[in-house]
Amino acid sequence: MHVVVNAAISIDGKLSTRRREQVAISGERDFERVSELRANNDAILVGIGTVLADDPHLVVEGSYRKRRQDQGLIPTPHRIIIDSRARTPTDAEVLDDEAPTYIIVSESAPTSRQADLEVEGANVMIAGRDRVSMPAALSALADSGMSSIMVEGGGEIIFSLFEANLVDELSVYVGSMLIGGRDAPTLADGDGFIDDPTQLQLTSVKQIDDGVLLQYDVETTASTYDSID
Ligand SMILES: NC(=O)c1ccc[n+]([C@@H]2O[C@H](COP(=O)([O-])OP(=O)(O)OC[C@H]3O[C@@H](n4cnc5c(N)ncnc54)[C@H](OP(=O)(O)O)[C@@H]3O)[C@@H](O)[C@H]2O)c1
Ligand SMILES: Nc1nc(=O)c(N)c(NC[C@H](O)[C@H](O)[C@H](O)COP(=O)(O)O)[nH]1
Repeated sequence: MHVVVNAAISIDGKLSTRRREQVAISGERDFERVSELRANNDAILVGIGTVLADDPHLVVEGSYRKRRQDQGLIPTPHRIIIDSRARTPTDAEVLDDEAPTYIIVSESAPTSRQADLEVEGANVMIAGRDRVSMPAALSALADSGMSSIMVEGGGEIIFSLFEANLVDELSVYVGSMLIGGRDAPTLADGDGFIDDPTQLQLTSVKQIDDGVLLQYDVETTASTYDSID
């Protein structure tokens, strides 16, 4: 499974405000690049924190749909929500019928909530006991035929994927703004690394709109990575 993480941060590393309200950090051209990246992957993945904060739609439009259909693919990629307790609202944008949606829950998710989401057309998968296990989730998605995932955040999900050594590429758009706030979400939250921070190889630096796009390959250690084909 090829995993690319893409996110936009302020110069001080924030994904949004301390109120977790969505901030448009990217400009027009960078959002266009994000659509291209979405269209080039089998699935788009976010955490429940992003769904509750932004109510994202997570689809591609127009020429990207045509191009995918010409390649024999579904018009817009699968949508994946990491949501241990099945808290996704039943009227969430990601549950519309524009694309298949997988909600990955843990064994602690109430069966009634799972059933409510299935009624809305979601494919509910269980991976993990108290919290979603990211290696098990990606393994289950690989078993259902997906081979590439674009992760759009937020900070908790991004850190867990790096912690489990599951990320291959990282692209970060740094917008020319300062958000501040010790409680504002950052690119990678979670517990953080003490020893052994993830090493990245810088592969590209370019200006887009009035910001900078940084692209990295991730140096992965063998273990977890080899087990998910
Ligand atoms: N600027 C950008 O590019 C960008 C992109 C995305 C989001 N955002 C912003 O980021 C904020 C949301 O980020 P967030 O960190 O709060 O939420 P998140 O990463 O989207 O979701 C985190 C939640 O996922 C669930 N989860 C389940 N299994 C997990 C695991 N193994 N590891 C980590 N999380 C797991 C947890 O809730 P449960 O335990 O209930 O399952 C956790 O609270 C919003 O303000 C949004 O606007 C910005
Ligand atoms: N690349 C990027 N630049 C930003 O400035 C920003 N705020 C996000 N945020 C990502 C987050 O996942 C959003 O929720 C979805 O980008 C919304 O997706 P839709 O447009 O509704 O499909 N992503």
